[in-house]
Amino acid sequence: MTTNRGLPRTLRRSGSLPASRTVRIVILGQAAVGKTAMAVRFITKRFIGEYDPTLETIYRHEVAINGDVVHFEILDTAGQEEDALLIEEKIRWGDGFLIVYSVTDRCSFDEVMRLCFLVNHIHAGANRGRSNAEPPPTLIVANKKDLEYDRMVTPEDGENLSRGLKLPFHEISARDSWEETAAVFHALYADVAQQLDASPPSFRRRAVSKLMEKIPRIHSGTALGATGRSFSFGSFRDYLPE
Ligand SMILES: Nc1nc2c(ncn2[C@@H]2O[C@H](COP(=O)(O)OP(=O)(O)OP(=O)(O)O)[C@@H](O)[C@H]2O)c(=O)[nH]1
Repeated sequence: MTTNRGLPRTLRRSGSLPASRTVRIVILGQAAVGKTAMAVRFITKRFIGEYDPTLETIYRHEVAINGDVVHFEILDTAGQEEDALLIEEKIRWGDGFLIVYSVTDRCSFDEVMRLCFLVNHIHAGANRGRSNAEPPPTLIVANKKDLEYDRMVTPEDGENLSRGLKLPFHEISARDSWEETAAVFHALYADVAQQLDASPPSFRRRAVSKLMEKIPRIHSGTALGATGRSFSFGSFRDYLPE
C-alpha cells in the first residue's frame, strides 16, 4: 500500500491520479570524473565505458518516485573550463546540483569547493531581495570507488569536505552499481522537491534562455531525433529503455 506521508506537499494527492513535476539537475565537475557515465547509468541502468568528451547534453528521463511521475532534465556539462557567463546561465537553470569528483584524481576533489562556491554565489545573486532564500540543493559525489588501487582521495577526505560545506556526500561507483547511482539522483530530487514546495512559484527558475535551447536534448522514452551528440559505442539509443 502506498501512502502520501513523507511526500513533498505538492506531490500529495487526494484522488488516484499521480502528481507530476519537472526537476532540473546540473552535473558539474572536472573532465573525466564520470559525469556522463552517471547520467547514462541512471537513465539506462547500464555502464557504458567510453564516450567522446562531452558536448553538453540535456537528458530527459521520466521515473516514478513514490508513485508520482518525476520528469528529470539532467544537464551533463562539459568538464573543461568555460566562459563565466555560460556557466552562470547553466547554474541559474538548475534546481539542484551534483558536484562530482573522482577518487582517483586529487585535482578534481580540489575543484569541488570552487564549484560549490560558484553555485551558491550565482544563486544568491539570482535570489537577492528574497528574505527566505536558501542555498540550492547540492550533493557532493565521489565517483570511481571501484578503482581502489588508484585511489588518491580517501572516504574521510570526502566526509570532511562534506561536513565543512554542510552538504550531503555519496561515494559511488557508476561502473559497479546502478543502485548507488540512482540513490544520488533520488536523494537530490527529494531535496529539490522540498525546496520547490517551500518557495512561491514566482521565484522558480523556469525561463529557458537562447543558450539553454541550443543544448541538444536526449529523451529516454521516445524515438530520438538528431542530437548533435556523438558516442563512440554502437548506438546510445539502443541502450535507452522503451
Ligand atoms: N572504473 C570506473 N571508471 C569510470 C566510472 N565512471 C566513469 N568511468 C570512466 O571514466 C572515464 C570518463 O567518464 P565520463 O563519463 O566520460 O566523464 P565526464 O566527467 O563526463 O568527462 P567530460 O565529458 O570530459 O567532462 C570513462 O573512461 C569512463 O568509462 C566508474 O565508476 N568506475
